[in-house]
Amino acid sequence: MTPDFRGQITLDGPSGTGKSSVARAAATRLGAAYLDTGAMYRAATVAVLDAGADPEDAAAVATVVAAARIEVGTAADTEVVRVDGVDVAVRIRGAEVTRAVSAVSAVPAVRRRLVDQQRALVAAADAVVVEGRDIGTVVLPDATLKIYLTAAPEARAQRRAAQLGISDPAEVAALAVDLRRRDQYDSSRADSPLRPAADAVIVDSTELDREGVVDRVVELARSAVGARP
Ligand SMILES: Nc1ncnc2c1ncn2[C@@H]1O[C@H](COP(=O)(O)OP(=O)(O)OP(=O)(O)O)[C@@H](O)[C@H]1O
Ligand SMILES: Nc1ccn([C@H]2C[C@H](O)[C@@H](COP(=O)(O)O)O2)c(=O)n1
Repeated sequence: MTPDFRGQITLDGPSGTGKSSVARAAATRLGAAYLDTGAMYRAATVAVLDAGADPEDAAAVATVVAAARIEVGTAADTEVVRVDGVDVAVRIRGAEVTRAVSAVSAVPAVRRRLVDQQRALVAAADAVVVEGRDIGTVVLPDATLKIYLTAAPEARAQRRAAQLGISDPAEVAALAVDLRRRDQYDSSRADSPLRPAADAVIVDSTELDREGVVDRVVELARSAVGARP
């Protein structure tokens, strides 16, 4: 398919703001490729857990990840995530991986390795939507359009609860605590912390439904291309 947008769109923001669902839908609407960099850090975490390494032991994590073969697809309509040839697309969303992924992703050697891979995947696409935490600030500082997605913490916890089919108030509260823990870890690490790029457009999705956010991203993408010199 010939994309009706050419260039790179970065979509960064805290957990549960809607990055994955919005990025995937926007990529489909624009005829662009889609890269979920969080899935790459999650795949690296699977390698660490399977090796029996401690996710908090940076040296051990770096050794395991250097030897792991991590593959992700860039088609918006299919999810491909493999570690050493094994399909881990479902496993990376589980609680064990979610608990450990922030520690693994804070290790500089892991970031260097995955950022190189992310840039190579992006270079192979005419048009791509890339989502993560440091895409606009570190991975693609010259992207065509940078978006930083936010939403109120309560809205994020409710969305995650709905996604997981959880209605018990105590469990929803526990989800909110976990989201806060991950935000805190991701935004306070020394290497490539979560923060908006200086030239990012901030989109607050608290009062918008998913389609409303996708409409906004597509509209921004079309005006970014129209505004090129
Ligand atoms: N604007 C929205 N309104 C309501 N629900 C939404 C909205 N955007 C996304 N969602 C839903 O919220 C849930 C979390 O979204 P998603 O997984 O895309 O977030 P994320 O930012 O990628 O999270 P993470 O960083 O933890 O992977 C999903 O069930 C998604 O369908
Ligand atoms: N570019 C990225 C993408 C993700 N991470 C880390 C931080 C997250 O807690 C974790 C999982 O991401 P998610 O699947 O929830 O989007 O991976 C990062 O550091 N940099």
